[in-house]
Amino acid sequence: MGQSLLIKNAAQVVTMAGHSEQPAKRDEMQELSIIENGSVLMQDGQIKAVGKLAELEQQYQEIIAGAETIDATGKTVTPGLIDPHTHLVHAGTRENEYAMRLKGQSYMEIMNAGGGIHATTRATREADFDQLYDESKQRLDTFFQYGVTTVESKSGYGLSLGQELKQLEVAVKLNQYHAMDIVSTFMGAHAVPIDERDNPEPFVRRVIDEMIPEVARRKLAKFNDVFCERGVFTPDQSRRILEAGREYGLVPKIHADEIEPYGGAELAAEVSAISADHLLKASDEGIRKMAENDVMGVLLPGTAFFLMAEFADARKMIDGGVPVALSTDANPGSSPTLSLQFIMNLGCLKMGMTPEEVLAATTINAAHAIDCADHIGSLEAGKQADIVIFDIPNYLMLSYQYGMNHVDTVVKRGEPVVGK
Ligand SMILES: N=CN[C@@H](CCC(=O)O)C(=O)O
Ligand SMILES: [Zn+2]
Repeated sequence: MGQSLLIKNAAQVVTMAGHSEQPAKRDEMQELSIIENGSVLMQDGQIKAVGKLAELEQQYQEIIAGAETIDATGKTVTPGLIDPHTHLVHAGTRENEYAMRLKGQSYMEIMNAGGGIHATTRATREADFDQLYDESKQRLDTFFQYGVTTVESKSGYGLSLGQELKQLEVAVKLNQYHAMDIVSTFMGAHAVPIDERDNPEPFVRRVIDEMIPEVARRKLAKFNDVFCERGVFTPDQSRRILEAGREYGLVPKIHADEIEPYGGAELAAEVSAISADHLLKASDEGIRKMAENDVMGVLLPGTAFFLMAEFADARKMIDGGVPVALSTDANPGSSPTLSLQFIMNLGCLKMGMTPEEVLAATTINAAHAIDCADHIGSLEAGKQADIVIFDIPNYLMLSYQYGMNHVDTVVKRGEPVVGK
């Protein structure tokens, strides 16, 4: 018999069961399927059963007899949190730009003057593989400490074939050697290189003709993302890049309507993107089209908070039938945080989401946003045993006591990686 682990007698086990086929929408986002005084049995890295201890003992007596046990009395158990939008692999920080923004300069002004994404591109190009690996590994360790067990990771600070491949290969190696699961996105179209800004077409062609085919040939990414924004990539360029990726099997994602309304949400629907992310300025028409075409809205309230911008209208999206997920957008410019718990709090207080909705948005819907809901995102028999024990008596405390880390223990594939 393989290795087994029992988490027993948690005050609440938030299972999120029942939404693995389709993302939770509208009122479904309120359904947490909680088991009070519940237990979770795991074997060989997978969930064997979830329920009351007495029931599990009856059915799985032998496995439980040989299992390691964690007593979760008074604590709350949830699926491992999932962060579906990060710029994990990059070098350096940009606290100087933060200070400039506090004095009144805007994010786009700084970028247009050669800072912003260009600054991190310079730093990332200069960093060798090992430096990038070490910096990103530390971020993964912190994500674990905060209860995240899977992250999506974008390239996009290379902006040339070789440099984009370097970033993606760092993510591959981290996925291999770090216990965290990493799902990779190619984002060569994160910015037009600074010296080509006046004539972006040759760069767009290189993304389409050189980078996408090579990334796909080496199987380095599952998704293809574009920063569709005035002054970055137009909707037409974005469409061509996303359609080209689709031909090579890369599923479209879009940084949409972050700074200005620019047709990004509409484009996401038209190219059947799996998600449109940001959406601070998404139009009503765009939101309607996303709902019609089942495009996930990945909302990044940390970015609105940090850029001192208006928050995305999560209420309008959820009430309009758009499935919503939440993410940190972890990056050095617009959202330098690794705390998805803080993002949950912002979701409630700044975007009008309920504590139930923010949990759905960071577990099962986040899993759907990266096409992984068949094996993560909920506590159901057969799924991967990625689990967090929070040191709180009920799930409401998660988004109520803000700016804190409530993690007690993190279990990844059936093994504790944080805590006892
Ligand atoms: N908006 C574009 N990309 C990132 C920010 C990248 C950066 O500023 O380094 C985002 O999602 O916010
Ligand atoms: Zn982003």
